[in-house]
Amino acid sequence: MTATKGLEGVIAANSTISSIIDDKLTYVGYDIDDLAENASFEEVVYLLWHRRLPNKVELEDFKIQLANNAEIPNEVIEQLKAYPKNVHPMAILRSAISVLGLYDEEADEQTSEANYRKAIRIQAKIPTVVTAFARIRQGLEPVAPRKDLGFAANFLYMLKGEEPDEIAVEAFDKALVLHADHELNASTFTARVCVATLSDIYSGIASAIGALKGPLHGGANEQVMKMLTEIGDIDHVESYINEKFANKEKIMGFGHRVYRQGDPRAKHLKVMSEKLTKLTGEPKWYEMSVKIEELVTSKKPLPANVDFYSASVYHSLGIEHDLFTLIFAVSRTSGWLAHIMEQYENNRIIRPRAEYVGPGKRPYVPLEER
Ligand SMILES: CC(=O)SCCNC(=O)CCNC(=O)[C@H](O)C(C)(C)COP(=O)(O)OP(=O)(O)OC[C@H]1O[C@@H](n2cnc3c(N)ncnc32)[C@H](O)[C@@H]1OP(=O)(O)O
Ligand SMILES: O=C([O-])CC(=O)C(=O)O
Repeated sequence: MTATKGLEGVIAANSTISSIIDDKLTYVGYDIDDLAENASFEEVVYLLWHRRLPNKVELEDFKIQLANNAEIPNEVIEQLKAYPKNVHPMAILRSAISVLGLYDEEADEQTSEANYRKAIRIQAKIPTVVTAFARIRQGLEPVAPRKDLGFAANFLYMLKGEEPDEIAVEAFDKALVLHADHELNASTFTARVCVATLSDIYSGIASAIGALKGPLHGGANEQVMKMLTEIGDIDHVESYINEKFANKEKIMGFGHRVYRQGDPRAKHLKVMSEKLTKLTGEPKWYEMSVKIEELVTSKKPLPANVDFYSASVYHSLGIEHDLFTLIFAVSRTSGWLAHIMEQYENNRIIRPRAEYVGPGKRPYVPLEER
């Protein structure tokens, strides 16, 4: 037995949800470029869960189901009010999802039908949880979800307490589409490992949030904005990046385990970043990002990944930087749920082996002789 560090190249599941082949990403056979240009987030969630696009009536019904389930129990709001305000909000989200599970009477019911109903409830409620905490920590009351707004618009409305404009909704919706699923990434794998023990969906989502939080995964988008802020000015980009390379430090938002030439989602976010940073009168975030990308790619074959341009997009939408990864979680929940349901449908516990490389066999030494 030999271990493959980081499980690189290991095929650990069969899946009919999304695929990455030759740097092309598809959701159930649909190219991400087509979906980014044409589909709404709700349509994509339906696609991931049903493996086909909805017709008009099915989509309307799906949106109604999400809207009808968006409210969160008062007990969860009270918990959010009690949590410390200065911890990372991904830790809050991880905890709040567990609390949400305590108030779901079907939490441990394992039929396909019950799992689907829970999937709807979790997907519908996660934006309400995120926006409620974002407001509570600012000393504001949470804003209740509205049934007449779509998923993306509702998120921005609940966050800011006012109806967002069309440009913001369109950009946010597209970002959600682009982040929805990504084959067997670290958080999705985590979710599958968790539920393959036949644990419940809430445990699967809480585990996945924990994995997404790390800066090598979803946490990178917040780190990208930290880097842009630290650099501060386009004239400082070159020295900053050169120093990072000299110190062999990683540059957040670059590199990917699977993509070699480029991440197909990054170009959509790049276009959005250019447009939104101009509209907000802060083109410098886009211009600095372009310069960083040119410099990094000139030094090493490290393409910008999905987290790189999403940072300046979310910043331009007026979203606090430590909420960036939570937006990723709101979207990726759809993929996690699709994978969790797929795992349950054809389950076997996931239990690989480790190659033991510790000391050889030795005699036990009594405590008084050590
Ligand atoms: C949604 C997502 O999760 S997308 C990824 C988000 N994460 C980031 O943006 C964090 C920065 N990127 C990285 O840390 C990595 O590229 C990962 C985690 C995405 C992929 O990791 P791995 O496939 O294990 O690649 P690994 O870390 O082994 O890198 C291979 C080589 O490229 C270098 N490298 C990889 N990413 C970067 C980077 N962002 N900056 C500088 N060098 C890098 C490594 O130092 C290594 O160099 P070496 O061969 O000279 O030692
Ligand atoms: O696939 C990965 O390794 C990371 C990920 O989640 C993504 O790029 O969306």
